[in-house]
Amino acid sequence: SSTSYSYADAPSYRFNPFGQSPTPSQSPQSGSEPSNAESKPEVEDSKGGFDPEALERGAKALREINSSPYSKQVFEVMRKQEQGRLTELAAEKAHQEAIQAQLDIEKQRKLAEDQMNLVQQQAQAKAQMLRYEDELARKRMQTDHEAQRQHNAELARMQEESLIRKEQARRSTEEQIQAQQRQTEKERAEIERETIRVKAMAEAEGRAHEAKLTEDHNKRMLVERVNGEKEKWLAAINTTFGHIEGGVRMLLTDRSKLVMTVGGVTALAAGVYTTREGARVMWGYVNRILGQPSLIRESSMAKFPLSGILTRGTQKLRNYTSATGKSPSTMEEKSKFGNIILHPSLQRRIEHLAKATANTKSHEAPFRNMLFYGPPGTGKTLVAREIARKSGLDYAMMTGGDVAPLGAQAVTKIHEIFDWSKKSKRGLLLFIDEADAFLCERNSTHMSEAQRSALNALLFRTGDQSRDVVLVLATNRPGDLDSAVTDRIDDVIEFPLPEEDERFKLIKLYLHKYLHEDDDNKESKWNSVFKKKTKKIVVKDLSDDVIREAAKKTEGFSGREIAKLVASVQAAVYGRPDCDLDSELFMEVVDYKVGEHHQRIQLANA
Ligand SMILES: Nc1ncnc2c1ncn2[C@@H]1O[C@H](COP(=O)(O)OP(=O)(O)OP(=O)(O)O)[C@@H](O)[C@H]1O
Repeated sequence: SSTSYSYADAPSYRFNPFGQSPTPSQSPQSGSEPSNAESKPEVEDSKGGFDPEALERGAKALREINSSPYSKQVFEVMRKQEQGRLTELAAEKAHQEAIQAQLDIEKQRKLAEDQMNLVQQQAQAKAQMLRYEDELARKRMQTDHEAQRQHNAELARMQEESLIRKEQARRSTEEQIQAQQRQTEKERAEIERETIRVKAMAEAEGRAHEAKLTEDHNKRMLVERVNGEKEKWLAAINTTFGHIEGGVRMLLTDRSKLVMTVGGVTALAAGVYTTREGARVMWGYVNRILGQPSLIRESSMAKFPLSGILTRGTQKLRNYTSATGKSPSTMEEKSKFGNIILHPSLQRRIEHLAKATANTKSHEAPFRNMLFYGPPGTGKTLVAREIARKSGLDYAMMTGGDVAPLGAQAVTKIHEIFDWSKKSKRGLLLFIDEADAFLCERNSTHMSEAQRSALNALLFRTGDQSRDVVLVLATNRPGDLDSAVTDRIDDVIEFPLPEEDERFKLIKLYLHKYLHEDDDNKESKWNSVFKKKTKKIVVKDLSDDVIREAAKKTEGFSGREIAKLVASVQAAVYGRPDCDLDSELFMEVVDYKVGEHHQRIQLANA
């Protein structure tokens, strides 16, 4: 069975589709042939790569196989071997592919990681960039903010400087205006004085001329009359002288009669002269002791004691009748500053001051001096009078403008006022209107020596707190007052221009006063004296709305201007034949007055 061919012995040939030399699988049982065949190819390779022996052996083996009864099995084995090898190759390939896929995945993962790293780095770089930009923006903003702040501070500083400059310019302009006004007033006063002097001279000349003419005429008449009567008189004189001659002769002859006649005539002349001069001196003395100082323009105190008793009696009687005869509402109104319209807060303050002044007197404490200031016509004088009335004090009013013309006498007159004030048992409210006219700064160049002395006299008399005199000063220019004067003031009260509500009340008050009260008074007077009926003013459709509109339009009007406006309304009504007042006429007058008011302001500002 050396010819039998087992699968293990069969030479293993691998299928080689590319024509490469087959590599027979070596087995330890394959004998020496394969080993020879193995060593030979190396020789053959060195000869040119072709080994014909192997081919021969292969052919021989094929022949043997073909001739073998197991050829089929051999081929089957070979096919299976080939299939196994192919499967191995496929497995190998799949393995390689799996490895490749693994490598690919690894590569992809690495790539993704790299990308992720890159993205992270980019994000970090971006974040860093953003942070940097943010930092830069913040720094820029801080710089801008600082610059803006400096700019604002610079602006504020410039505005402040500009305001200061403006204020200085305003002050200097005001001072110039005031100086000009003073100059103008002085010039006007001089012109007025000159005009009065010229007028007086002209009048005197006229009067002299007239007197001369009259005198000439009279002279002529007299001469004629004298000539006419001369004869008559001559005759009478002759007769009289005849009698006198007789009498004188009798006197001269009788000595005692002569002495008596001369003595009687002398005594008569001396009596007449003494009586006249004595009466003059006495009157001056009485007036000085008892009378009212000449600087006082208005006072509740009577000029002489007797008339004071009479006035007080009449006043008491009037109060009694008013208290018993009048309705409670009228009395209530009186106690509430009925005819003075003020802002409620100001009214409360005034009432409080009046009460405090009254209580001060009853407790015999020193009085408090007051300063009222505000635009003209806002009720300062009215309120001062009302405070005196309410507090139960006497009241005296003087005006600062009266002091300067007194010259050197001013000091005496000021002292006279304070001496006279002591006569009041109730205490005196001394109201000095236009106080700035004589109580202005002492170092003012426009102040005369006499005025300065008068101011010093007043300061001397008001140096201590007084139990007799309440000093109430009113001025439109409180800034002009001397600091020593303002130092003596305890309460400073501003009287502003009335607001819309107050204007409304003022218009109503004066409408009532001028259109109704006046009418009633006139009616009764006419009726009682002439028994004649006058036409009454009839008010038609003058509603509160119309009055309110007028109050709105009269912004900037003082109380005095409103009073005058209503007086103009009254005049306009009297200009009508029917004496009817309707809203149309009323608004017409209001518009006209408002225009006039604005014109006046423009003129004052020009
Ligand atoms: N508050 C007011 N209520 C009622 N009437 C007023 C008021 N204010 C002014 N008047 C009217 O104006 C007139 C002038 O008022 P008053 O003399 O009190 O003003 P003033 O402030 O003293 O003015 P001036 O500063 O010019 O002396 C008064 O007679 C009155 O008719």
